[in-house]
Amino acid sequence: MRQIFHKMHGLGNDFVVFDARDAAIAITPQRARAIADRHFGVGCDQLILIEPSDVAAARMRIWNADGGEVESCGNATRCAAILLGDGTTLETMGGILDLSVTDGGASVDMGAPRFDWDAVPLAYAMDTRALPLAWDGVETITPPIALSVGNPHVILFVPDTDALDIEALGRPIEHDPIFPERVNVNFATIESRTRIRLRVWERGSGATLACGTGACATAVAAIRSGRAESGVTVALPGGELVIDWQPGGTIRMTGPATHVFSGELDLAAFPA
Ligand SMILES: N[C@@H](CCC[C@H](N)C(=O)O)C(=O)O
Repeated sequence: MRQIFHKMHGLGNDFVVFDARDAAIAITPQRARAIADRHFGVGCDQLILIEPSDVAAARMRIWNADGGEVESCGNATRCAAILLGDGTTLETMGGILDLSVTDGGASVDMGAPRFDWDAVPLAYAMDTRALPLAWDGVETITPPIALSVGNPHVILFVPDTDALDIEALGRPIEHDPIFPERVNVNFATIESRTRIRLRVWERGSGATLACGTGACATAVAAIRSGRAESGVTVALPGGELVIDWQPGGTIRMTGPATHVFSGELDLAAFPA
């Protein structure tokens, strides 16, 4: 059962992308995990399946490297834009997104952020603008902030994100029972009103070179709390994204997307 796939990335956050618009492709959590394995599979942070949709030009499904299916992926959305073409829409579990192709990448309307505790979700009611929580080893300049951009995020504004060992800090926060669906953990440093440095520990994939939804969530948290303004550049280890958001509106994310190569794999070699 030979199957064509595309290896793509957004700022080094890498994907194995299957286009199943013409013929169905069976992806299970076990199969996604096996293909994502960097030693025994193809290797990627997320596996992406593009399928037909009744409500948009296509539907995108996303599996993390651990095999968990999730709602949203900003970097993969830009990759889908360059595959599908300019001016299309994409159905995701996180909402229906508008895609535009730009020179070298894409600009995407990622929808409106949600701030209610049960939309993140958190385990019980609390003010998501200032969580009464702290984790060992992370000194923050403000209380942690939680929000959903289709998927769950916590944002920790820290004095210097590059000084942190996020490999050690990320996992316990991701798995804290306060986040019943686990969480993507953003370690952010505000450099100016228009520039934020960010490193992300992703739920189900660990530390990645970039997280598009993390950049959106962090920019929204910074703008909403008066620390940054719309049009903010978010600098991640893999490169930069520009995030536009006005309170009450939807989030626009603009940045690169790259098709690296197309290949063929034997799907039957991976557990169904
Ligand atoms: N890399 C992504 C986010 C992928 C999903 C995330 N790990 C989750 O579990 O919600 C991005 O670019 O947004």
